Amino acid sequence: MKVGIVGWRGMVGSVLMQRMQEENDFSLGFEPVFFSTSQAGQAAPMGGGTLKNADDIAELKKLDVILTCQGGDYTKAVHPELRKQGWNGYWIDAASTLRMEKDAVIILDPINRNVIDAALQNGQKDFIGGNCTVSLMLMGLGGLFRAGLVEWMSSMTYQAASGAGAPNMRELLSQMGGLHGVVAEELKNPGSAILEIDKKVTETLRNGSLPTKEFGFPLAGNLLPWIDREVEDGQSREEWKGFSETNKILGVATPIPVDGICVRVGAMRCHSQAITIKLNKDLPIADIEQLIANDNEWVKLIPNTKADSLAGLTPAAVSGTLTVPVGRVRKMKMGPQYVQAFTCGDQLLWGAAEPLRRMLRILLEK
Ligand SMILES: NC(=O)C1=CN([C@@H]2O[C@H](COP(=O)(O)OP(=O)(O)OC[C@H]3O[C@@H](n4cnc5c(N)ncnc54)[C@H](OP(=O)(O)O)[C@@H]3O)[C@@H](O)[C@H]2O)C=CC1
Ligand SMILES: N[C@@H](CC(=O)OP(=O)(O)O)C(=O)O
Repeated sequence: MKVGIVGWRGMVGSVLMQRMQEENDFSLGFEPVFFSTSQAGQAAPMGGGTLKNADDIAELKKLDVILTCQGGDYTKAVHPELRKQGWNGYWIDAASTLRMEKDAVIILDPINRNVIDAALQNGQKDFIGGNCTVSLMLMGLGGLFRAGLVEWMSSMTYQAASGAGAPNMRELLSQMGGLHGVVAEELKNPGSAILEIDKKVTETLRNGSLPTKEFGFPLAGNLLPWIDREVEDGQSREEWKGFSETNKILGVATPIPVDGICVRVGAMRCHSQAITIKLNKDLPIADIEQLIANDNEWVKLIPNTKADSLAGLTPAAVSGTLTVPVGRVRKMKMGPQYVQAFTCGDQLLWGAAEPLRRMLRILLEK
């Protein structure tokens, strides 16, 4: 098999490459061909010859599989042209462009391997990674969906800067530095007045002096209660994906309501979510915990104690790992069928690169 890899040097692509090397995917007997939209002719990684032009349809048509993390604009430009010219290979993609297309499958194999296998049987060729927030929620709470227990779910998110892109991560850190800078002298003096410090910080958040080219607003010392563009019903597009993608991934006949508010916070690369679930029956909390904990090898149930939650259920604990902790699980005051949970996960791993890497493996092992 000839596998074209596009977008390998971007942030998601670099995580993908790192994971493929860690898991020895390159020794599975396929021929990798590396592409770039801007560096064609330069050296490819891993001694893979020279980079080919990622816009060269004739070159792309020679491939059995194209795996792309190049972004939605690339997908929009290249995928229809390839299909129009009769290319019948597998397209594996991180971008959202094709997700809701009828013939595309949203891939998250620990949760929907049955949907993926059925699509392969059916001759489908477009396999698209899901939205990071949705994928991480399902990796954590897949056990409750699999058991058919979820009547509805509300997810209130705390999404990291990385979801907006690498320049946004840099901007967040620059803003943090900027805020620190305006009060650095006062902070050296333990006797300085905290309200004076706060006043200077608030002025700085408002006076336009912090870098905001990427986010449009300060994120450091702040939060942004809107992600992506406005869609219908007062929802953001990120919130809209919660319902539409969750149900497509699960392949359920009757859609399960999923809704909530998506918020950007000053974390680097882990998205967190506070979840409210209405179960369709009253189940003891121990059974609920077992269903969550036993669903897949990456989910980790965190006991609902202060010490365990603060040690294991945070972006700082999870960043750079495939573990998806779920904690704060308890029955809510609303009634015995209402359960709360909190989950956190690395949005560049399960949220972006990992499902793509695993889909390639599924194809190679077919
Ligand atoms: N960021 C995220 O959290 C998620 C992103 N995605 C999808 O993945 C796509 C790619 O995202 P992301 O990886 O963040 O994008 P990046 O901006 O990091 O990389 C995209 C491309 O930019 C080009 N590029 C230009 N300058 C540089 C540079 N200095 N370093 C590295 N690459 C550079 C590269 O292409 P070239 O070699 O052709 O110049 C690269 O493949 C998104 O558009 C989205 O569709 C999906 C889920 C989550
Ligand atoms: N929109 C997500 C990141 C992302 O890339 O999502 P999607 O793959 O659905 O476009 C965020 O901002 O955190």
